[in-house]
Amino acid sequence: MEQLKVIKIGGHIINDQQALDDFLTTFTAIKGLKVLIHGGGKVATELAQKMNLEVTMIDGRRITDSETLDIATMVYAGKVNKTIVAKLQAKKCNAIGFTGADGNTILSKKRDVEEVDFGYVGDVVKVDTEIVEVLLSRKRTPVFCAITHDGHGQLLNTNADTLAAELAIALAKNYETELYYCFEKKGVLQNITDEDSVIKNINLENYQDLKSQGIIADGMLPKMQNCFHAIQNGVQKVCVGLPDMLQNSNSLFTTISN
Ligand SMILES: Nc1ncnc2c1ncn2[C@@H]1O[C@H](COP(=O)(O)OP(=O)(O)O)[C@@H](O)[C@H]1O
Ligand SMILES: CC(=O)N[C@@H](CCC(=O)OP(=O)(O)O)C(=O)O
Repeated sequence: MEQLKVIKIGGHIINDQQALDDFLTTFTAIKGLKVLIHGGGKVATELAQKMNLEVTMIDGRRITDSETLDIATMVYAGKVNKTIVAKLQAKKCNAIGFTGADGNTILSKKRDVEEVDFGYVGDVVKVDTEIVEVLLSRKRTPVFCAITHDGHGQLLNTNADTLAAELAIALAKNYETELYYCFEKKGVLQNITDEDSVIKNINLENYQDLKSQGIIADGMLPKMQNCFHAIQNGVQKVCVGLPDMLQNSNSLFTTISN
């Protein structure tokens, strides 16, 4: 099987022009097959606040009413996705932007209302990798944002970490797939104020301890759940850290194992 790197970048990198440019240079230099998934939560939050819309996140998911869905669609599928594609083209990486609706790639289902009504938030139900595989075979690089669809004409907002894990799991059927979560820290930290306190390996056992001690918290909790989901479902390697981990295997970063 051919090797494939599925790489996700978070909102802090997208919001920092220099960090984004440096990341895209590193991404372009990766030899072999690759897929990029981006978030952009910070940009959407800033725009919502400018428009005096309330922003509520619960368990790492944005409560998405219809106005917030419009903002998410414009920001993720529009500004952020197309900016990244244009910047990649400038670096001679032939990228193509995707929402989950394009090519019916990622079908999702509006989350049922239980304790919380998340609104137009979609949980992934089916991934069709056919178009992605055609593009990869033609040396094109798919770039996914976190907008999906329900198959009945409704766009939905899906957490980008989840989307990356589901896409990696589906692609792992036909490629030796590695999943990298790039964000603004060197990895999962033992002490959030000490940049160098990277935990080199997290498995299900030490994860429980780290969680109960409050060392892993906030946005890192759903990220870890997605990491375990991916490693338990056919993805060969899952790593969390700075984009530097993509080019320098001696750099500090966190690897997730079962
Ligand atoms: N132990 C930890 N190590 C690193 N980050 C942590 C830890 N616990 C909580 N976090 C928080 O998790 C955040 C990453 O989650 P999130 O904001 O969802 O990432 P992304 O920007 O990739 O979407 C970090 O910015 C950090 O504030
Ligand atoms: C449902 C849901 O929460 N969707 C996310 C999608 C963007 C995202 O995940 O962006 P980051 O990776 O930058 O956080 C949101 O709107 O924030």
